[in-house]
Amino acid sequence: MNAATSRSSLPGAQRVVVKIGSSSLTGPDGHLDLGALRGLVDVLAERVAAGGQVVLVTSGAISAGIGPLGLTTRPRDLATMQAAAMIGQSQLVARYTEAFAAHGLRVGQVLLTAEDTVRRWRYRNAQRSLDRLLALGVVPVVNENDAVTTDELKFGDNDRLAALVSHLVRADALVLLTDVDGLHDAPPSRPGARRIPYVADLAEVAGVEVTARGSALGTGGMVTKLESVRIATGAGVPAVLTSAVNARAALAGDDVGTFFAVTGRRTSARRLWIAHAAGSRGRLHLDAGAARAVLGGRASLLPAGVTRVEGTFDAGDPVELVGPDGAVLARGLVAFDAAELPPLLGRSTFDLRAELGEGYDRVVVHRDDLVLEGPTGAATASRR
Ligand SMILES: Nc1ncnc2c1ncn2[C@@H]1O[C@H](COP(=O)(O)OP(=O)(O)O)[C@@H](O)[C@H]1O
Ligand SMILES: N[C@@H](CCC(=O)OP(=O)(O)O)C(=O)O
Repeated sequence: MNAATSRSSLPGAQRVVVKIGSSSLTGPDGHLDLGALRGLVDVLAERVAAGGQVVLVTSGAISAGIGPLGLTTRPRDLATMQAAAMIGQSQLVARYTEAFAAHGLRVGQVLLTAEDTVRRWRYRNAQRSLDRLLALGVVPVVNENDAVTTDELKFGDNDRLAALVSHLVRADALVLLTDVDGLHDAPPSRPGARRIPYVADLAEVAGVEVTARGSALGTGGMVTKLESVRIATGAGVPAVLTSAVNARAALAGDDVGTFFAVTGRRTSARRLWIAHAAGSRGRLHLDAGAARAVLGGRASLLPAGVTRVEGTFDAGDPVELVGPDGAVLARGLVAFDAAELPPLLGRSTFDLRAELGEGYDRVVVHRDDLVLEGPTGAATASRR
């Protein structure tokens, strides 16, 4: 086994992304569980002291706002969720700052939105600032910017965000910490459910029953964790899924939780993020010729091959490319606003340039901004 296919890669992994879920950080009273938070920080600080770099992706903003707001359950409406997140996020970062300071370490808060991941300059910017933080010896503490995100354009779950961040920072491993010790062969509440220690390829566990509803505080249950694992391992980052109390053992490469071996090689960040980062803002319907050209993998999409446009999007937004039979063929970043496109459809770039001038002869989706839909719906399946 090479390093990325066995747990032996973990003790020496130089740069590790560790994600902790709300269920592991929040007590039954809806307040932060400081013991759990400090326990995790102790483990991460040890790693940094040993020369490693750690990026912490932490959930818990919304759940940590429940108690202070006088609520008893996780809010469901967007405005209250945002309010809870605003209260909870500042508490979270204050507590992490204190806990890491006890080890002589500084933290930097990084709040990302899905928009940061689909706009070229924004994700390059995120990459640069995270690299710089790490180079300065600071521990980035990452969460989704729940205070400003809306339902339409939201990661929604930090499992997927953590996988994208692990690719963004070129991590050597991703550790997902939750309230169960790994993937089980049935939901762990079921008597007799057993831990699966090693997964060489997610296809092996395709038949395992997993639920999307997790704990009362978490989001997405095991389903989003496996999506996260699919993104990470498919892009060359091995992953471990275990309970928060096993964080130290997991990083040491001990036999806890589930280890997921890499299945693919690192792809360009841009393509991975187009495929997985955000929901689409609209759809472009293609004629048969354009569908064939796009599926061939080397062509950009020209106005001549687009028959219809759905949705309201701006240039740079992610859209789905749909074939004549209605199947989604690819996702891509569109180069025009939705309102600009109708008069251009079906027209050759030569005509468009002659009639409308330079600027209107550009491609609708450049091939570098285009990711084909995988056989299992890989480009879009990660939306809940
Ligand atoms: N096959 C399975 N193996 C392990 N856990 C599972 C499985 N199916 C569902 N789960 C549930 O997933 C939950 C973890 O998800 P979640 O509550 O979203 O956690 P977090 O807050 O850590 O993100 C566990 O509490 C467990 O009940
Ligand atoms: N950004 C949200 C996290 C949502 C989420 O994914 O929660 P979890 O399933 O506990 O990882 C928060 O901080 O509350």
